[in-house]
Amino acid sequence: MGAFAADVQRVTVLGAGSWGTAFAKVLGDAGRDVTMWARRESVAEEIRGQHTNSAYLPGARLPERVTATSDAAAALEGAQAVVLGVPSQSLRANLTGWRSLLPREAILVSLAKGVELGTLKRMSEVIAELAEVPPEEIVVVSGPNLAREIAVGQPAAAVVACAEHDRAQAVQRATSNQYFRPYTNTDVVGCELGGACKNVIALSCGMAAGMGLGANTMATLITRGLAEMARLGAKLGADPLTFAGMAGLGDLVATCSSPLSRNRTFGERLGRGETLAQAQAAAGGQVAEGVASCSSIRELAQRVGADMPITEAMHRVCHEGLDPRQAGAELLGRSPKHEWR
Ligand SMILES: NC(=O)c1ccc[n+]([C@@H]2O[C@H](COP(=O)([O-])OP(=O)(O)OC[C@H]3O[C@@H](n4cnc5c(N)ncnc54)[C@H](O)[C@@H]3O)[C@@H](O)[C@H]2O)c1
Ligand SMILES: O=P(O)(O)OC[C@H](O)CO
Repeated sequence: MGAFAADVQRVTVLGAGSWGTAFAKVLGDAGRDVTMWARRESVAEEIRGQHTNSAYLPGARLPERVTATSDAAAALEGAQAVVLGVPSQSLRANLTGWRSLLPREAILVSLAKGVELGTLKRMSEVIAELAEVPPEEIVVVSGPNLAREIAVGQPAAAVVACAEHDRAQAVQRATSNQYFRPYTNTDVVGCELGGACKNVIALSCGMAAGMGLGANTMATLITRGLAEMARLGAKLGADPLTFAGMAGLGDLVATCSSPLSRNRTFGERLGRGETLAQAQAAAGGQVAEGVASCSSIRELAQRVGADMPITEAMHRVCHEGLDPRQAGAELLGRSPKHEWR
């Protein structure tokens, strides 16, 4: 029997945004006792008192066993698992404030999908560094999990990845319920790269949609996006099969095709001719992670020698002012090549 044969019962979710809140509901509906940390006391108070989070998930009702506080120390006391549900580029700053409060034996779980600007670290690497624990102990949850669908109990699957399989299984048990089906995986690198890269590909699909392009273009971007993320994964030691799973193809299809995706929506605005500033203003504080990750993933790809033309194009559109139409023309104008070599 593994070290985590016993069930995780008390879970803390740090971050009461869209996914942190929906994930707390998943845990609560799986019979776990959940305390959320919210940055704003008003959000914590609403979750405690009314079991709703109208700012992030209007229409969703949280189970009675989910409560919230804006006091991180109180939220973390006695936690057997700590779920990090803040955006990827702010994870380091947030965790720096929380690291001394983390219960020593708690399983650390990452929900964030991104690659850190500057360090080019995956989120589990950032967590391991700040929490001073081996990276093999960090658990990553990824997959086609649009928060608004999960929050109203629509069926979905996910992947729970950890190098130490018994930790992944403990989180799998803690999140399995009648509408959420998590699979385990030990390929953390592949799962994290899939989650980060699909945001960038969703930007490109949104741009195509904004330009009025149809299903063939979407399928092309999804398929070639999958090819380039798998190339990056191969250079970084990921299992190629992971990209055919929930954290790869699964999340690509959901994010690239759903109007609920912030990344796709952001890209759509750029494709319709809005500037980056206009698209950012329209997002109203919601983070499209692909806008930062296209730069960090591009840099990571350059470092390891992986060809990622769609990611390169998204970086140039988002940060160098390249017109989305010109980006499309340049992608189509690349020299002819074999599909895989
Ligand atoms: N929303 C989804 O459907 C979804 C699904 C799966 C994974 N994710 C991933 O989960 C992570 C969190 O996403 P989310 O959708 O919950 O984000 P969100 O913007 O809805 O919420 C972010 C939360 O983090 C808090 N926060 C703390 N410091 C912050 C800072 N400096 N800047 C911004 N917010 C800060 C906010 O107060 C809020 O509670 C992201 O990495 C995202 O890619 C999101
Ligand atoms: O809204 P997005 O684009 O950040 O995507 C949300 C999730 O990652 C989908 O799985």
